[in-house]
Amino acid sequence: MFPYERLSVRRGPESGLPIIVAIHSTARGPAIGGCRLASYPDWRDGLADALRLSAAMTDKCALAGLPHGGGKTVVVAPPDLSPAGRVAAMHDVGTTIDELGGAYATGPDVGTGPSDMLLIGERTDHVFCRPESAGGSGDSSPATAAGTVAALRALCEFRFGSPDLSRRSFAILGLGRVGAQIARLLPGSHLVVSDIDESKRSLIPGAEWTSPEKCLQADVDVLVPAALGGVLTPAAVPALRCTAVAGPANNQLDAPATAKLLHDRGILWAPDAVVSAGGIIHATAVELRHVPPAEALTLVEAIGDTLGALLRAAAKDGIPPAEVAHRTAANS
Ligand SMILES: NC(=O)c1ccc[n+]([C@@H]2O[C@H](COP(=O)([O-])OP(=O)(O)OC[C@H]3O[C@@H](n4cnc5c(N)ncnc54)[C@H](O)[C@@H]3O)[C@@H](O)[C@H]2O)c1
Repeated sequence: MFPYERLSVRRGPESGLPIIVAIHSTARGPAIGGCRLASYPDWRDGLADALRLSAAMTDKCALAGLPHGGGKTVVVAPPDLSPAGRVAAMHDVGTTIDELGGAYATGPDVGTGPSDMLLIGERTDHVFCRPESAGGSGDSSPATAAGTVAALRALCEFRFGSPDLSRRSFAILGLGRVGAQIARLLPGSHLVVSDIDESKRSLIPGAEWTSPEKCLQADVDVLVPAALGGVLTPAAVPALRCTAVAGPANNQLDAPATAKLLHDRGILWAPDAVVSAGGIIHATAVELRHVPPAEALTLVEAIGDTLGALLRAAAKDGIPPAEVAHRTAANS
């Protein structure tokens, strides 16, 4: 069976770029999921990304208890996209989403931010995280970082017997909008950090800078993937030296079976669908249900309770947390 409800792949009429919108499910409610603007070797790689990421969004919404399904937008862009090309691409995204009649709304993802949402909003109302000055809830990354830190507390309490993060060491792979904020929310912890962008080297004073490869293999309590997905592979798992993995990057596993490899090595992996939900929990609460931002932050911090319950259920059954997450998402 074709597992997606709807797939739109078109050459953007204004930008000429491939504009891909995948709706995985609207069974729980309208689909939501960010807009990724990235370069790919081939547009089909962007399509594969949109399909995988939209399915992951369905799990993410279900695990967070949100009345939404999963969707995703991918714009396949050249690395040297001009400012005018970007405006045209965002307008194409807005037009494409508007034609879906409310079945899907987008927000920021890798390569896009609130100013892009403003451009999308010139063509459709189905967009989250426009700047606060334009009536949106603004950048989603602070809430995603706060949710990740709540998850790290729950994970450390479960694994090390204390939620006190200042007693732990972390390797943060990716110092983008989310990764840098996570690092700043971990004062006192021993931090190893990395990014492919060398200009991030001095971003976190006091942290130990290393290469992405060494960061992945750092001898720390917790590895925090905060760059792109697919970092946990059958080749990477044997070289890991961390005790646990929990981070905001979407789709960290190259394939579902890699969760079992981590489990067999005794490395506790917190499913990214739970850890990374802070941004959508916050944006949907503030923009759709008009929850005051401070209250929305309490909802984001409940990610810790969700993850703690999931880790305990997995331990009780002796199975990887990913299996419990998948089962829970499928049954909700
Ligand atoms: N922004 C959000 O609210 C949000 C919400 C949920 C999930 N996520 C996920 O979290 C991750 C980070 O998101 P972001 O908004 O911070 O993106 P971002 O684009 O701001 O940051 C990504 C960072 O990763 C770095 N990077 C890319 N490839 C790398 C590699 N191979 N090794 C090391 N560093 C690398 C980039 O240079 C950049 O600094 C993504 O996977 C995203 O899908 C983000």
